[in-house]
Amino acid sequence: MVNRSDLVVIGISVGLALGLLLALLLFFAIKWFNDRSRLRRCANEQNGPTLPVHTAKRGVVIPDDSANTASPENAAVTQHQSRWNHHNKDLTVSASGIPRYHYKDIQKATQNFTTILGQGSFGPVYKAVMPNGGLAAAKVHASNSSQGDKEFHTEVSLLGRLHHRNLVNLIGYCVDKSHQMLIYEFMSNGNLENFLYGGEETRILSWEERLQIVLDISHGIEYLHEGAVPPVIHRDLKSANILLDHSMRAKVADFGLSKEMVLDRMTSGLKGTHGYMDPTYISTKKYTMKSDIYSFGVIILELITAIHPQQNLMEYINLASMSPDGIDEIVDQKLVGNASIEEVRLMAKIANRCVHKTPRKRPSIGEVTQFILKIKQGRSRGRRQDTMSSSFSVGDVEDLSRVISRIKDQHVELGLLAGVKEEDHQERNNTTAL
Ligand SMILES: Nc1ncnc2c1ncn2[C@@H]1O[C@H](COP(=O)(O)OP(=O)(O)OP(=O)(O)O)[C@@H](O)[C@H]1O
Repeated sequence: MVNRSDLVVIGISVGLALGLLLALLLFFAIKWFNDRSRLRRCANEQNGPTLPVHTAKRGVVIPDDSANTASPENAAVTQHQSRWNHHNKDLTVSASGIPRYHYKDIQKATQNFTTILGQGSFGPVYKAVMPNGGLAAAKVHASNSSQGDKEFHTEVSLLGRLHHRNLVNLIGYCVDKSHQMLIYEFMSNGNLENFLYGGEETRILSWEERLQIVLDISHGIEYLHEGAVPPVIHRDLKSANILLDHSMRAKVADFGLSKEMVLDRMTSGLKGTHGYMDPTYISTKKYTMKSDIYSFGVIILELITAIHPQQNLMEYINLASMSPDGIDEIVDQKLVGNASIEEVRLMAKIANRCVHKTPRKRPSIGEVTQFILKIKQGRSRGRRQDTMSSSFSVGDVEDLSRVISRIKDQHVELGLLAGVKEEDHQERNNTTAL
């Protein structure tokens, strides 16, 4: 017969065993939960570590730029994701943490390459809806690309380590049989070039927006030149490589790409785009950070004048530099009455320093950023209230229209003069990048 004290011992033992079992169960449950959330965190980080992300309905994570969840493009996102899931079980990740996709996945994401966003020298760029529901741009390398898979992987690893809010970040890639593709975050407002020269229907960029765009570009280049280890020289800065997100914030695209792939299209051995290339680089064949600064100066001048560098921008700038306030004469007419003259002149001053013919006299990107920040700070302190309209008297308006028509005549003359030169560059203009 079992006595009372034995019963107590048995009871305590069973209780302890049960307690231990429960503790073990709890321990494994917590561990499983933590592992799951860590994996989810990693996956989100790989989709753009520096991008602010937010969780949309039913837990779909969408990069901020494509956050217009109410848009028709994103309405099908959640549904789309469930169809993707079975495909991505074997999704691999490169050394730099960039997810690798299969060709058929990108084919699906781009709806069989239906929506073309643009055409670059590497090949076409398509709109895609990625497995996480976010929008993306798939840059397809032309099949005649001379770059082997190994080099492509190296390039992905290099690109994958560069992340900044003012760079168009790489969020995936694909190497599958003969296909090579780079997947970038989607920039819903396209490129800056289209905004400046897109014709009558294109929305006008305000001076405030242009100032912010210059600052954003400067931050992007600053990261490449001074933040990245080792530093990166862009080599092809131009308004077509500045992309704008849904709130018109600018990001630098096409950084860190080896242009070796387009070597066979080059006639001179130079890499870059006509109109943006540092003359010192053209003569010495040596590309430095100051060559990027030159191209950035050209972009700032485009934002001030809306004159394309391949339409004699620098000739206009040289003409304008003959008088102290010459820049007023070639300022984008859409800005007249809507911008502070003083700010425009200050901006032109920094741009002119950037395009200085002696590279050593050009500012560093850090200096450019500081200069632009000062202009912006002056504005927020409300120091510069004078607008282009308020600084012209009624009599001046007539002078201004005379000046504008003179400029138009010069435009035509310079156009004719440059006709021959343009023909020389025809081939390069067609391919855009050399
Ligand atoms: N991430 C993106 N989001 C939205 N549109 C894009 C994106 N990337 C490229 N595009 C569009 O596709 C066009 C072509 O891009 P791509 O970078 O291939 O060529 P490019 O910069 O114009 O020329 P090149 O390759 O000769 O430098 C861009 O001008 C832009 O309109």
